[in-house]
Amino acid sequence: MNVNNDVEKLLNGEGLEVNDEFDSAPAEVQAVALRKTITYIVSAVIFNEKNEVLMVQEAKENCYKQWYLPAGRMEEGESIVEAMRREVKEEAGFDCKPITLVLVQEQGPQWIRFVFLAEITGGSLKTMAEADAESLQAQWWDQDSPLTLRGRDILRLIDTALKYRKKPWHPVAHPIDMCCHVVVQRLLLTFSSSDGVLWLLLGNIKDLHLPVAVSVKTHTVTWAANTLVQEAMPSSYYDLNVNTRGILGLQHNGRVPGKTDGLCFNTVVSLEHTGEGPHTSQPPLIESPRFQWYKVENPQLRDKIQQRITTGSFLPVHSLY
Ligand SMILES: C[C@@](O)(CCOP(=O)(O)OP(=O)(O)O)CC(=O)O
Ligand SMILES: [Mg+2]
Repeated sequence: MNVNNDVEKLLNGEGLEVNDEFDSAPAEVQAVALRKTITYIVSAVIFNEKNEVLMVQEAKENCYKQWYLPAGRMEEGESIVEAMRREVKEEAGFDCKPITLVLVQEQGPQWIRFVFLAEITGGSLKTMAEADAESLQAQWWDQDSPLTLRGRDILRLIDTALKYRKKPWHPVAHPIDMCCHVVVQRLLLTFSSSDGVLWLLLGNIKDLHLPVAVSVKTHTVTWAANTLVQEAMPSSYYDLNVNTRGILGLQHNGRVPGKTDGLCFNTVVSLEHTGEGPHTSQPPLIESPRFQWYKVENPQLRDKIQQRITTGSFLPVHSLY
């Protein structure tokens, strides 16, 4: 394994195969099964030329006639983009294509929402005459006129998409079609010492690799990085900030229900000492034979990683509680 090549791939939004060996996972890691042990939600923010956002009126009994973004639960065998396009077509009448993912949200390790900024490629606005179980109708909303919303949670999604549309702050991100059977993070876990040296945490099972943190029942995705750091450097853990900066890429296939329903977030996490003093010039002591620090000697690669962290140029991942 060539560390620099793998890091370059992640920085370019490419994927890496997920090893069978996990750096931090219970002995028996179960494959996730869509709609049984994991729920994926897709949602699309679509604007028209007047900056109005596409909304759908719900037909479900528990939110009847309330308005929401086109959204819904992924179905078995779908890719993330196929699910998003299906929900927009069913609920709003339009064909669309993704421009980019703009936000990933998680609520515990068993609910993850993928939010796209998308654009129309065909079809027509669903009218009341076409009302069915998927939705009553769709309309363009100027975000000022009163609308009874199914949930105010979508305001943050619309705001994020609007901000990205005005000033993109991360590269366009599309799901990478690669198989995974569990929900994991491939970590680009960095430590910048006070003398400007950049270190990466590597797993060293079989061969050197960027570590994989598995999200298990009790931990959210973002918490998985904490559990890995706790395992690698327990004595320093409480003197460190484990800062999940965001996603470089998201790997999912979904074609084989029960076997490829998992996903891998390629995530940048930075470690910072909470205190000060001479110890901050060195990375925290590794206390597990499964990990080691890797010094980034290549100045271009070091600067590329540090620049992404400084500018926050990542697809955001938010944990909802
Ligand atoms: C975040 C959601 O509101 C997403 C929308 O889910 P729907 O209830 O619309 O699902 P479908 O029937 O598949 O369209 C649900 C939730 O998990 O809170
Ligand atoms: Mg829906």
